[in-house]
Amino acid sequence: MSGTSAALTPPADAIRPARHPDAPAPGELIGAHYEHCFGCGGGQAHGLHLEARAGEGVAITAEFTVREAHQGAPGLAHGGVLATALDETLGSLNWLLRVIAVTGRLETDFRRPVPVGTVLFLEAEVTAVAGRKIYSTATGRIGGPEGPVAVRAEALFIEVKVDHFIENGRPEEIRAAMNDPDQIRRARAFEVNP
Ligand SMILES: CCCCCCCC(=O)SCCNC(=O)CCNC(=O)[C@H](O)C(C)(C)COP(=O)(O)OP(=O)(O)OC[C@H]1O[C@@H](n2cnc3c(N)ncnc32)[C@H](O)[C@@H]1OP(=O)(O)O
Repeated sequence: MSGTSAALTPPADAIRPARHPDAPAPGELIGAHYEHCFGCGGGQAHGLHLEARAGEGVAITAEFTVREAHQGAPGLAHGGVLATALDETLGSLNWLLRVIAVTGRLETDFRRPVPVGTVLFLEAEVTAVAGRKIYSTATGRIGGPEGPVAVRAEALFIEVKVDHFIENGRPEEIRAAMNDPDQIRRARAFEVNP
């Protein structure tokens, strides 16, 4: 049994999402947007190290392997970690729209337990856009990309300006990211279109 709240139903004037002409090609690895991101960064020892690839249209696929550090109950993935994997995959859709957006609302269904060692095969797509509001959906399957759905989510992302990060992030990390001599990494840390 699952249901979606009214807040995640696009308004009547919502439009179909458009893939940006400079979006990564289908099959292309998106790569971490920030080394210290808990979802995708290589610099987080216990992070998810989620790897996302551009799909067709405004869709993404991703894989996440559940490790011991991700347990909730013995031998099973923590639900919050699974929600993080969904959130990160949904966030990667930003690269196909080429807009900066943050999660406003994330509704999650947990359908099957996910044991440690499992590879979660994720898919996400943008379903509608209404002004700054981006509506999207994601599933996570186990046993293979066509396996049974273990988790799913509906989300609303809100487009923001880069100032959202600069004004709200802790100054130490903002400074470090802005002073990164690698221009691409510097831009990606704030999810700007490099
Ligand atoms: C590769 C990328 C990976 C990314 C990692 C995964 C993504 C993340 O985890 S991002 C981190 C988690 N998210 C956050 O920290 C966001 C915190 N929230 C905020 O900063 C603000 O609430 C923010 C920016 C979302 C919206 O604030 P603001 O810019 O003032 O806009 P606001 O006017 O409140 O809302 C804009 C519209 O969205 C709607 N809205 C905002 N939040 C919600 C919500 N939770 N539910 C429903 N609707 C919402 C508003 O009702 C409004 O709608 P309308 O235009 O029809 O009136």
